[in-house]
Amino acid sequence: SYGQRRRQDPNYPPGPPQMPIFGNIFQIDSKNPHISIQEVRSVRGGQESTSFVTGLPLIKEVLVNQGHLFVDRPRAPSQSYIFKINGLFASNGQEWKDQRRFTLMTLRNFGLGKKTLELQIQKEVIYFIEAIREEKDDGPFFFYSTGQPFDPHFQINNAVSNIICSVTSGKYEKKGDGLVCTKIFIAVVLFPRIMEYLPGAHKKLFREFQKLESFVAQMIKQHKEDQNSEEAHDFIDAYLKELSKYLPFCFKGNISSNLKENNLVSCTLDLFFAGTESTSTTLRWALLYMAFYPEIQGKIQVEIDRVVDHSRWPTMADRENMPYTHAAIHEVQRMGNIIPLNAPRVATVDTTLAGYHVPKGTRLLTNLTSLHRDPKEWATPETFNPEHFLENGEFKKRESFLPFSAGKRVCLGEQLAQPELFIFFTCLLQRFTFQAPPDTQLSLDFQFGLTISPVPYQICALSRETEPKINL
Ligand code: HEM
Repeated sequence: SYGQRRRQDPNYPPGPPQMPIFGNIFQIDSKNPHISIQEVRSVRGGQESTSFVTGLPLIKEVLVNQGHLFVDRPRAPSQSYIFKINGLFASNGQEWKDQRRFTLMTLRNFGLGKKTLELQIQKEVIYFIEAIREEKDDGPFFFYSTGQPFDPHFQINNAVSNIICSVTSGKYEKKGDGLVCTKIFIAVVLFPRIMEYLPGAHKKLFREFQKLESFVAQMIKQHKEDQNSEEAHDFIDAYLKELSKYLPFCFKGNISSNLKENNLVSCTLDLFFAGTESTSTTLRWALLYMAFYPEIQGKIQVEIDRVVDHSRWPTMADRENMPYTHAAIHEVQRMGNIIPLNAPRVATVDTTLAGYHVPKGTRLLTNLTSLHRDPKEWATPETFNPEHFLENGEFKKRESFLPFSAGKRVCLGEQLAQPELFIFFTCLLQRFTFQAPPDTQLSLDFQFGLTISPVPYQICALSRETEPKINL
C-alpha cells in the first residue's frame, strides 16, 4: 500500500494523509479532480496508488524524455469487464504498436493530413449549413434560420461523427445505409448520461457496450460479404484485406502481427469514441466562447472575410493567413482543457522522477491543467484571450499547450482533429454570428463526463448573408 511504501521508501512521492482502505479517495473533488490536486502528489484509492505529475519539465519527462517507460495504460479490475483491453486506446506492448502502426498508415492512405480528408470535412459542414438554409419555417432547422435559440450539441456531434464514420465504414454510408453507424453514434452520445444513473450504471454500460460491439461486428460482416474489389474503401475494408493475407495460417487473422478480428472491432470502436466526443466538445466550447466574447468573434470574422472571398469556403491553406483565427482556436482548446488529466499511464519499470522513486506499476496522471492555467506562462490564465498565441501579429506556438498530449502515445487523431476544428469553426463563422439568446446571460460553467464539456446551453445563430461585407 501507499503508506507501507512511503515508510519503506522515503523517496516515494509525497502524498496527503490517508484513511485506511479508502486512501485519499474522499479528498478528491469528483467534479473537479483537476482543480483539487495542484501538486506532484501520490494518492491512493483503495489499493491503487496514483501519482499526479504537474508542471512542464516533469510532464515532458513522463511523456517524452522517459516516454518509453510510461507508455503503457494501467489496467483497472473493472476494465476488462466493461471495456476491452485491446484495440488502440487500452492495449499495451506489441499489440498496441501493431494496431497503432496499421491504423495510422491506413488513415494516411485515406487522406489524414491531405486534401481529400479536408474536402470530406468541408462537405459535412456544408451539409450542416445548407440544411439550415433549406429548411423552411416548419422544419427542425426553423430555429437556426430565424436566429431563435437552439442547443447545437446534437448537430455538432452528428456532423463530427459522420466524418469518423465515413473513414471507418464509409462504404456503406455512401450507399445511403448509415443506420449502423448512426446507432453507434447515438450510443456514444448516450454514454455520459448512463454514467449519471449510478449505482448499477456499470451494468447498463456493459450492456450498451455489448450492443456497440455487435453493431460493429455486423458492420464487419457486411464488409466481408461485399469484398469483391482489390481496392480498400475504408478502414474496416483495409483491415480485413490485411487479415485475408494470412488466411491460410489463421482464419481469424495474423497471429504474429496481432492484427486480429477482435482487435478490428476494438480499434473501430476506439476511433468512434475518441474521434467524436473530443472534437465535438471542443466545437461546443468554441461557439460558446464566440457568443461570450462578441468583440473577439467580430475580429475573427473580419479576418475570415479578408482572406476568404464570400463565394468560397475556407480551407486549410487559408490558415497561414489567419493568425488571429488560428490563435483563437488554440485558445478555445487551452481554456476548454477538455482532458484535464490526460489519459492515464503506468510505470513499466522501477524508475525515478524528480528524485522520487516511482515503482513499477504506479499509475501516472499528467496534469495538463497545470500547463494550460499556469500563471507564469499565460498573461491571463483564467480568461479567454487569443493574444496568448500571438506575437507581433503572427501565430506563436506555446510549449505549455498540450491538449493532444505528446510523445509516442500522443493523440492518434490530431491530424484529423485540427482540420475538423479549423474548417468547422471558420465555415460557421463565415456564415453566422453566434450570440446569447435575448435577455440571457451565457455561463462558462462546465460538467465532468468523458471530457470537460460546457453545461448544456442555448445559443442563437444569426445569418450573416444579409450583412454588408466588412473590408479592412
Ligand atoms: C480536439 C480533439 C481531440 C483531443 C483534444 C484529443 C486528445 C487526446 C488525448 C489527450 C489522448 C491521450 C494521449 C496520451 O495518452 O498521451 C488521445 C488519445 C487518442 N486519440 Fe485523441 N483527441 C482528439 C481527437 C481525436 C480524433 C478526431 C481521433 C480519431 C481519429 C482521436 C483518436 C485518438 C486515439 C485512437 C487515441 C489513443 C491513442 C493511443 O493510446 O495510442 N482523437 N487523444
